[in-house]
Amino acid sequence: MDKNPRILLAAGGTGGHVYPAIAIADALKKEQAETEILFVGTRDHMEWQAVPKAGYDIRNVWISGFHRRFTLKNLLFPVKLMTSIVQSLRILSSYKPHVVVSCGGYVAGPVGWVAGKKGIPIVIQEQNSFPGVTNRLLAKFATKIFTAFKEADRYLPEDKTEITGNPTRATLTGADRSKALQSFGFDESKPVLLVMGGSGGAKTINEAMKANIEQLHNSAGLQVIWQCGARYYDELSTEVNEKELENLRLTAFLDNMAEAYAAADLVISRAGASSCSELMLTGKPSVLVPSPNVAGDHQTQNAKAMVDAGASKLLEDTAMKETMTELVEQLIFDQENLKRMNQAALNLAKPDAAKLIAKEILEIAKSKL
Ligand SMILES: CC(=O)N[C@H]1[C@@H](OP(=O)(O)OP(=O)(O)OC[C@H]2O[C@@H](n3ccc(=O)[nH]c3=O)[C@H](O)[C@@H]2O)O[C@H](CO)[C@@H](O)[C@@H]1O
Repeated sequence: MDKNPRILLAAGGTGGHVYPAIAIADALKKEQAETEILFVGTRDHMEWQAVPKAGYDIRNVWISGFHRRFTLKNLLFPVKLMTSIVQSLRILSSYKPHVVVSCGGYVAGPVGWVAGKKGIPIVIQEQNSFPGVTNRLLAKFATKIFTAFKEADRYLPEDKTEITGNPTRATLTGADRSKALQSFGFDESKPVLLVMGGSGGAKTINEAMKANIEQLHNSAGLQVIWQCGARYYDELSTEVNEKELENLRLTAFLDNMAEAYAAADLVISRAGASSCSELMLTGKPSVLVPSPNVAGDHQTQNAKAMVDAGASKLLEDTAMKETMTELVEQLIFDQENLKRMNQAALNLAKPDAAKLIAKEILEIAKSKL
């Protein structure tokens, strides 16, 4: 008989799927240190770096998404799918997990499907108000589904679903503000604006920033952390560095999110599910710019609760370039309002989400030991 629970986590593609899975893994270890954990992801996506960095092993499955528009890449899809199913079968047969956890992303599809066919309990964690296609397909196999938004429940079997909020990494809170400012080479006298485009960066946010950065930096006197995404970094850094803005930190990706949040007085962000949950957790006043290019317009839904509660302002993608400087100046120098937004964000936070989910996963695993 097995002594230790073995949990397999499948999550891939973007930070929005991978970081909640890492948060669950950390919480599982915290609840029961001897829990064994393995991740499944794809070699060419960010999980391949992020998961080992967090201290966990990861195995590769070759899947990728099916493109809705016509492209020759789709010809490979059936081959990739079959290969992924064989790879998933091998991983599940050798690792023998007691529970498989899907945090979404294409990679969770074949792994979850094979687990379902083998009768291995499946737990789903769905981050968004409009569930992703993989989690919707896997829902019928699931023992339990954890969501963050009540709107998601409409698309999922009600009897299995529980709203816990999104699991967030415990390491994101508690960083010291002075040390954080120092780590960016900033001083205490000027406000800090953090701009994030989600784990991959956002083209229109970058374009709006390019048009507004001199005004924000020189006229408003702000210190700015601008996370632009790996695919935009080379071009932007050449263009922006020529402007010689000494209090601008342009970066492809922030490995030190805890410090970035601690340093920031105001955050401009895409409304990806984890970004929203982290803004609540850290109590950061924010301007949310939902991506217009996501399924079911789910980022606008993600943003809604925060905007309604007064934690965030909504800024439309198309209006950003013209209006952002005025809005930022209005918000960042108004201490009283920042405090109100901070409290409103904290009131929405669900800091125990990862712990609650981990406890239930371990309960399900226990019945299989
Ligand atoms: C364009 C797109 O399809 N976006 C989706 C993707 O967003 P995306 O991958 O951007 O995900 P989220 O906004 O949910 O989370 C981003 C995560 O990456 C981390 N981070 C981000 C930037 C950085 O420099 N460093 C860093 O560590 C954040 O701390 C956070 O943990 O998945 C989300 C969750 O399913 C969805 O809600 C989004 O709609």
